[in-house]
Amino acid sequence: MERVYVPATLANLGSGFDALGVALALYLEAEAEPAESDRFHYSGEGYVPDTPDNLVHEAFRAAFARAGEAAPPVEIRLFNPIPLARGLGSSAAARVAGAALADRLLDGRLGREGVFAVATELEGHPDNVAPAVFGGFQLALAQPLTHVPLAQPDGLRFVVAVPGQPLATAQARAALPAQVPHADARYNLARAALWAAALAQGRLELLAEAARDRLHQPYRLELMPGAAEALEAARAAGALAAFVAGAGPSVAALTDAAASEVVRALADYAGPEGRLLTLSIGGGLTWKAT
Ligand SMILES: Nc1ncnc2c1ncn2[C@@H]1O[C@H](COP(=O)(O)OP(=O)(O)O)[C@@H](O)[C@H]1O
Ligand SMILES: N[C@@H](CCOP(=O)(O)O)C(=O)O
Repeated sequence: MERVYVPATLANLGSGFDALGVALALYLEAEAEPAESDRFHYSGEGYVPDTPDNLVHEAFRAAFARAGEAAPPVEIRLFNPIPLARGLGSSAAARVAGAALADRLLDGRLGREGVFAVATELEGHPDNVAPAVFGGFQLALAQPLTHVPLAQPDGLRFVVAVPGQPLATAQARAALPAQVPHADARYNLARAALWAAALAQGRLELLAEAARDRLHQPYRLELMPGAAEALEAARAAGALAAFVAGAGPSVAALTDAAASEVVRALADYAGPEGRLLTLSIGGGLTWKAT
């Protein structure tokens, strides 16, 4: 039996739309063993039907196709603690898990790079997939497929306010305009680059500005009542940076040591049906044979 572990991720980091992301220490676990026909057993967050028509099996088959082989029937069991459709990269984790399970059964023939390629092609943007596969902070491009790790100062944590209601990534992408003003593109370019420079030099005081964004958050915040105020409250409470988690609806705040003020600032946004997660930065995909 092959087992893989894949982290949740926060994509964009505010300004790095479709380009920057970070892994969180919250891991999906998936295992696969040969079977007579495809089977799927889901447990964990939310509801995903136990049918082989799912993101994990789809990525499993795509990975075999990339290796030039027909996928064998397989039974996949999954425990997923990543909230679904909340902006924490559950779909990317599912796809990475499927491709990684295939890679294990192919004796590592695709490797991490192949898993990254398969999952990015299916997901459509690499900013969740790169940190899910390689861990930590990552800069990623889909064309040409590229990933570069960013520096990771010690002791950082994310406080993530996860509301009770989902927002599908497809819906949050549909809210974006086809064109943006040149001034907004300029605004984001400098700030996305600032993430890399500030992390590299440990200049954490620059991250609040680095996370500010005009390319997607202003449009998505319209779909997320209370989120703009929550981001302001987190900044006022001393967060190093605050931004929409992926495509939303969760919001994330980066902190170093004492995060209790930031947790309090985000509590209202999570609300009684949601929750607050405090997570350290995660490593990438791992696996073991059991
Ligand atoms: N482990 C999984 N197995 C099968 N489908 C999944 C799994 N995780 C997520 N999904 C599907 O992906 C959807 C969420 O993807 P998406 O809208 O991109 O949000 P996010 O990736 O931010 O959680 C879920 O509603 C579900 O349909
Ligand atoms: N860059 C993408 C990231 C989506 O992340 P998710 O975790 O919400 O799926 C986007 O902003 O659409």
